[in-house]
Parts: sequence; structure tokens; C-alpha cells
Amino acid sequence: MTKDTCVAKVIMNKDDKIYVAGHAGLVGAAIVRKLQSEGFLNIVVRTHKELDLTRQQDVETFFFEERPAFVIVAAAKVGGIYANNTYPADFIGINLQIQTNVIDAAYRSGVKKILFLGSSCIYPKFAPQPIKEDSLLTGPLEPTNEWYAVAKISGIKMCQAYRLQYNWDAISGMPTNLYGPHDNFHPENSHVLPALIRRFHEAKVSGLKEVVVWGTGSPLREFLHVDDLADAVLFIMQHYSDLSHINVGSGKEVSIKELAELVKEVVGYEGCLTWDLSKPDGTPRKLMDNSKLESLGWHAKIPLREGLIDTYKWYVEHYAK
Ligand SMILES: NC(=O)C1=CN([C@@H]2O[C@H](COP(=O)(O)OP(=O)(O)OC[C@H]3O[C@@H](n4cnc5c(N)ncnc54)[C@H](OP(=O)(O)O)[C@@H]3O)[C@@H](O)[C@H]2O)C=CC1
Ligand SMILES: C[C@H]1O[C@H](OP(=O)(O)OP(=O)(O)OC[C@H]2O[C@@H](n3cnc4c(=O)[nH]c(N)nc43)[C@H](O)[C@@H]2O)[C@@H](O)[C@@H](O)C1=O
Repeated sequence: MTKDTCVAKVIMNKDDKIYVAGHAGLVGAAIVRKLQSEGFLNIVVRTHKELDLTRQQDVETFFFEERPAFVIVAAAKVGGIYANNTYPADFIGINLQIQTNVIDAAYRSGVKKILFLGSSCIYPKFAPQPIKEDSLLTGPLEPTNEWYAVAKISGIKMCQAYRLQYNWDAISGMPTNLYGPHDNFHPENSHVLPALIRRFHEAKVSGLKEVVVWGTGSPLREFLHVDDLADAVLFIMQHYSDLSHINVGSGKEVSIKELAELVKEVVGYEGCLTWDLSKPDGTPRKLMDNSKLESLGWHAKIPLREGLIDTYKWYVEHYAK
């Protein structure tokens, strides 16, 4: 890899125009909340309906009309293990289109700095744990999410290429598994944490004696509350500028069995758990090494139990019948 040619450190001022792509989703909504709470009020957003980011010409028109100074890319086709495994064409195709259109139009319209968000699934299935940033492209990917991972790796590489060729401040952050308000609670297509909140809640309300959880329960996952992620995103925008992507995690992992027991307790479900072994486990473990971000002074704050209580409360207020 050639050395980083971008030495400029651009800081976001309170009145700078910031475009948060994907503001209606789990991550984008948390970033907007965080920016607003810190006094960044010149935020530009578009719903999916108003601006389909897969449409190159529309994306270009938007950027040249709005001319944001900073961009955070939290728009993507996102889903849990089942969705990734079932819709590989969507996960590679839509994500490549969104990120390519946004990154390129942002550069050409004069954006000062862009943060592209990927995911910890970019790393090899059997990467040494905890996973350092330089494990990227050192081994085969987890098959259930390789299409999504290839798109996300392309996003990192695109930021690096634009940085190298144009001396442009394009950076990438790799969050671990996230959860919180505005998550997707779809029974099949969501991630494990919101899926279990919904399943346990519905079982409690309808008096079911048993709840089915997917896989063996043995995989380990690192969870980060989305408000911590949003805090990290602002920190990274203001303090980080480098060719390499940067991991964003909590540093704490739990097994899916432990997670299921915790969700059961928080929801207050009193029946029992059974395991559907026909469902894939996915990668056995993906704990990230967050020392690069921590050495800059950022640390996660929200413990899993506290974050789960907060998320269940949000679910009951917004979703539960
Ligand atoms: N959730 C997680 O556990 C993790 C997420 N991430 C990353 O964070 C980012 C955001 O994820 P998350 O908030 O969970 O996902 P969500 O699905 O909650 O939000 C994504 C947003 O992008 C929008 N979007 C999707 N396609 C388009 C499109 N073609 N044009 C315009 N908008 C579009 C969605 O709108 P609509 O719903 O209307 O389609 C939605 O508002 C992603 O890059 C993801 O990889 C990283 C690690 C873990
Ligand atoms: C963020 C991340 O998200 C995905 O990877 P994943 O970490 O495997 O995510 P997951 O939350 O879907 O599953 C975690 C574990 O939990 C188990 N599990 C149990 N019961 C349910 C259940 O009811 N739903 C789901 N989804 N999983 C369940 C499931 O079998 C697996 O062992 C990728 O899309 C990847 O691309 C990505 O970036």
C-alpha cells in the first residue's frame, strides 16, 4: 500500500452542512440525534422515497444542488444472517450502487470529508481474535454474508483509492453488530437482537410455552448500542483521518445463548427456549480489536443489559400491539 497522501484534517463546524445518508434507519437516526444534540443543526436528509441512492443521475443532481460539506454514509441494504443468505444479489448489487454513487458524487461536488460505514463481516471467517484492521483480505469470508462483505470491502477500497488519487479526506468505519431504537424488528430479515425482542415479547403476550432460537447458540457476537456508535461517528469525523479503516466496537462479546437468556429476562418471558439447528450459525466469533479507536480516546459506554432495556422500551412504545 502506498503511503497516505491526505494530511489535511478537516473539522466539522456547527454551521457546516452535513448530509446523513440513510437517516431513517437504525444508524442514521442515531447519528442525526447525536449531531443535533451537539448543536450541528445544518443537517440535510432525504428519505429513500425522495432520493433512491441507486439512481446515479438523481444522486449527482442532489449533491450538486445541495453541496453538503460533510457526508456520513449510513444508507445501505442491511439485514441479518437469513436476509444476507437469501438475497445475495440485492446485498452485493444495491450496496455497490449506493456507495459508488454517493462516494463519487460527493467527491465531484466538493464534499470536504466523507465517512463510509461498513461492518465487521468484512473480515475473514477465521481471522485471529480480536480482529485487527489489518486482517482485511487475509482469508476467505463467512459464506452467509460474503456478497454484502464484498460490497463493503469495495466501499473501503473506493475511499482509499479516492484518497490516494485525489488527496481527498475519505475514511471508513467498521462497526460491530449494532442494536437500539429504530432497529428492524422483522421476524426473519432482522438481526438476532431485535428478532429475539419481538419473538419473546409476542410469546409473552400470547402465552406461548416455547420460543425457537436459531442455530446452536454457541456463536459469539460483540454488540454495541447505536447511541455509542453515533458518538463514535462524531468522534471519528472530528479526530480521525487515515487511509486505513477503523474498527468501532464495545470490546465485549456474548454467546447467542447468553444473549437469548438476557433478552428473555429483560422482556419478562417465562417459557422455555428451543434451538432450530437447521438455521445457520454464521461466523463462530467476530470480536474486533478496538485499540486503534480507543488509543485516540474513544470508549463505548452503554452496557448490554442497559441498552437492551432501552431498546425493549422503544419497541413496546413503537411496535408492540
Ligand atoms: N445494523 C447493524 O447491526 C450494523 C449496521 N452497520 C452499517 O450501518 C449502516 C446502516 O445500517 P442500519 O442503520 O442498521 O440499516 P437500516 O436498514 O436500519 O437503515 C438503512 C437506511 O438506508 C436506506 N436505504 C436503503 N436503500 C436505499 C436506497 N436505495 N436509497 C436511499 N436510501 C436507502 C433505508 O431506507 P428504507 O428502509 O426505506 O429502504 C434505511 O433508512 C450500513 O452501512 C450497515 O452496513 C454496520 C454494522 C452492523
Ligand atoms: C451485522 C452482521 O449481521 C449478520 O451477521 P450475524 O452477526 O451472523 O447476524 P445475525 O444477527 O443475523 O445473527 C447472529 C447469530 O444469531 C443467531 N440467531 C438466533 N436466533 C436468530 C434470529 O431469530 N434471527 C437472527 N437474525 N439470528 C438469530 C444466528 O443464527 C447467528 O448465529 C450479517 O448479515 C452480516 O452481514 C453483518 O454485518
